[in-house]
Amino acid sequence: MSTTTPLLQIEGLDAWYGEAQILFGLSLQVAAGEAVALVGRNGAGKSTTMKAIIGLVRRKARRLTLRGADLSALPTHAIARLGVGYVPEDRRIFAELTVRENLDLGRRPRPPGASLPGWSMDAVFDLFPQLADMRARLGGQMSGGEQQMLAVARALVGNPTLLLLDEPSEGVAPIIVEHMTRALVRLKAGGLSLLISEQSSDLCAAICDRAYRIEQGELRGHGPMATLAADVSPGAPLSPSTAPTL
Ligand SMILES: Nc1ncnc2c1ncn2[C@@H]1O[C@H](COP(=O)(O)OP(=O)(O)OP(=O)(O)O)[C@@H](O)[C@H]1O
Repeated sequence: MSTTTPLLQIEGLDAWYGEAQILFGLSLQVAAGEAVALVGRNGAGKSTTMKAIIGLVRRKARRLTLRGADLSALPTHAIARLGVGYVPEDRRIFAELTVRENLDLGRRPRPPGASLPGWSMDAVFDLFPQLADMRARLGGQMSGGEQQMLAVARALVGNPTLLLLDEPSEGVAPIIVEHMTRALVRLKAGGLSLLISEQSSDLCAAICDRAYRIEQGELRGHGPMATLAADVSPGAPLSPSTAPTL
């Protein structure tokens, strides 16, 4: 890969649930080490974009590549093996398993050619000390915010190069949002690339360099996070600096 090739490159992405088309020609990029936000109101298509990247919905794109490798024909597990981690909106924590067992299920070898160091259990517990104190607790006995930290930790032990986070602060207590924000700042500083979907831009404003705004399955703007955060109200007109240029 040339040093100028973005880590994740998407051009002309369409996606469907059954016969219903949800995404229309979306184009976006995430560079290595960059944190990028997907903003937009409820139902805009943010979750579907993440599912399309990881191969959980039917999709078609002119280009859908990770480090130049085509993802479009690969199944989800192969995309994960190439280094894409995914934390879904509903977290999918196993209620009957302990924190430690949930983490064990997420373990995956480092992807081929990975430049980031691998994650040990100690490293994730250092990042989320709250989880270290509850490693024997059942997933079903955790609060929504604790489950969210566990979901991020479980994605990390899969050793991703790019982490997709779907609404990480939704339904989470403010104190946990603070922990999560600090953890994500550390992850970014460590070189992990992040694509974060959020309806509200508070968490993203603290972490993300750039943002894309989606409305009704279409890209309606992109630019520096500060610009989009100020312009994120639904239906707000786009300034020329935030108009799509991809
Ligand atoms: N499994 C599904 N089957 C059919 N339509 C779906 C399904 N999931 C989502 N949709 C529809 O796709 C559109 C985009 O939804 P999506 O979940 O991607 O939006 P979002 O921007 O992530 O919003 P939210 O914050 O509500 O998750 C919405 O119209 C939604 O109703």
